[in-house]
Amino acid sequence: MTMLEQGSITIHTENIFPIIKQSLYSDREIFLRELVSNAADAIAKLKMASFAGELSDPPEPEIVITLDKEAKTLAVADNGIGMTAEEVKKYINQVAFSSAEEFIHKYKGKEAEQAIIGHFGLGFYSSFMVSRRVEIDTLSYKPGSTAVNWACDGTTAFTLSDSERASIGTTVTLHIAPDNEEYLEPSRIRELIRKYCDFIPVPIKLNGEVINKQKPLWRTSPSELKDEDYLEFYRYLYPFQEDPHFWVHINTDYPFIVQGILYFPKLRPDIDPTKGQVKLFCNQVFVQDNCEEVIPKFLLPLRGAIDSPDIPLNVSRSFLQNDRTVRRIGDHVAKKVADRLNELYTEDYEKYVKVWPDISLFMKFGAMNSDKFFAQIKDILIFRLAGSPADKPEYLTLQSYLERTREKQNKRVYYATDEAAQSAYIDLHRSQGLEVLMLDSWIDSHFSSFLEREYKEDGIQFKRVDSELDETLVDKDKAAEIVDPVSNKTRSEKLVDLFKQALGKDKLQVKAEALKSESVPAMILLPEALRRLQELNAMMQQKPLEFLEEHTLILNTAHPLVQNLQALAEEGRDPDLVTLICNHIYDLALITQKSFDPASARAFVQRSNEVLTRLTRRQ
Ligand SMILES: Nc1ncnc2c1ncn2[C@@H]1O[C@H](COP(=O)(O)OP(=O)(O)OP(=O)(O)O)[C@@H](O)[C@H]1O
Repeated sequence: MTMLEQGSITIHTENIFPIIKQSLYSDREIFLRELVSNAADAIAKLKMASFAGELSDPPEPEIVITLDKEAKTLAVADNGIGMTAEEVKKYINQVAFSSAEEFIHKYKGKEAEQAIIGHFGLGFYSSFMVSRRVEIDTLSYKPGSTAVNWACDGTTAFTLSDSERASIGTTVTLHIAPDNEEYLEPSRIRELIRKYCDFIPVPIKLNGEVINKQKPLWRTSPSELKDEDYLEFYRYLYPFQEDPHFWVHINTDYPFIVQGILYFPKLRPDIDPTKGQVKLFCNQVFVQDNCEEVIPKFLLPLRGAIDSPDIPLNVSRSFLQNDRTVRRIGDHVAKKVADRLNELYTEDYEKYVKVWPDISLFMKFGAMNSDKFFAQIKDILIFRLAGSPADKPEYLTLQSYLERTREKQNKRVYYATDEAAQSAYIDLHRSQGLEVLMLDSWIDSHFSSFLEREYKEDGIQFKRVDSELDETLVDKDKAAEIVDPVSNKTRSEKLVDLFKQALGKDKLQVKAEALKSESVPAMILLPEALRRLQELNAMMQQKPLEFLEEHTLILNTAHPLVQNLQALAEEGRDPDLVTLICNHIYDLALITQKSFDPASARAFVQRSNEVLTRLTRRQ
């Protein structure tokens, strides 16, 4: 081989290699993505040249990776456009090196891993992260070109000489550095190709076998695809997972290009909606998972892929976050998702209702995170009606709830958080024609406050069924209000006194009301605002929720037990039994609201036995 030229790369930072090696240590593997993308670009360029008539009979495109464990080399060969000696000097010595230098200047001193997404922009240069020496053998498609060999051992010196390469294209050979021998393992290379280059539309071969899928489904026109194609693609991306509910195919090319498929997976209600699963691609090359700067955070529980060449990737994250095009792409993707949800709601309501438990968390989270998204989906947010059968639940939108109950409920939205525990309250409301909505997921306490703020002007208020008694739920019990001339007190007041004395709790409020239902002798009310505040505090301090001391005991004067008890008290025969029963009625009301601590549970059981013993005693 005759040496053509020896030279020195003009860069202004000495020893930039160690800096880059150091700062990108954890992500060295991206070198392969860079080399394969360059190879694919070179193949695309050759195709363009042949379209333009510059070359007849272009070869069948392919990228071949060759591993040689003995020689410790990894070679990436393409049959693309190739480079002339002049082009090598220009593109490799100048472009590649100066962009690496620029990278170092930009990010020196900063946390480089934080600085750029997927380290785009480093290009060919990233090969030095894993190599002690890099060689390029290339032959340009241009008529009359000769093949050249470029070699560099990671200093600023390079050599340029003749090459034996006979066919058009480029081979980049990495002489792998000692602690990087993992990149000589076929399994590791397969893994990396699958991760980064699976959808590059050129066959990538290793040991004679094609190891990439090539066809990204999102590039196919939606009209050509069947449900089974989407499902198969999902199973490929997320193996061993349940099939998704539905999906949205995004295929936009103006004013920016963004393509992709987002799937709505079967979400468990306890899933953390901030953990992302959406893969970001740029021209079919994988960039990263969970790209929060590009895909709005609330869309992250979805799965699938978004591909856009219009996202500037060789910039810092904060730049990306503030970039207008990126924001518009994010908004656009969110709008497509909202459109798909609206379409499902209007065209297949039955399915919408069926998947609602799985998508509701995502939608509520999205509504609270983005005003735009909220505006797009607010009319399709639905709430299950308490009391509707579990196998055929009935749902209402907020609007339809309010319209249906306009006269009776006066913009109040009654809700329950636990259908079983609050059943007495729910039944009381329903028996008087007041509908109750279920808000029973962890996000709902925030979500109801959010809706109150959003609908502030309409004066909509959310009231849990146990927060106060609507006047439609109580009868005006005239008899109870007659003043007894001896004590100067009404019957209600006397009943309240009786309980206050028997229970001896200062903070407890006691009220006597004639409820329009005889189902329970007493119930506990928790003031809405205080209860919410307490829930918030418990959440912020990550403490278990304590039972609110400032609660009210409502005694139902329409219930025979309360009436009998009052008569018994007036007889004055057995004041102990009266006290016992007062405590028992209170505990029975409490039991649906909180779990007892061991001491109260023991007292409750003891008292129950005592009451039963007395009842069965022969006079
Ligand atoms: N396999 C190849 N065949 C032909 N030309 C190549 C090949 N690899 C690199 N080049 C040339 O070298 C240039 C520099 O490559 P490098 O990977 O550093 O940067 P880039 O591809 O331009 O940008 P980036 O990789 O950062 O997106 C390329 O633009 C291309 O002209």
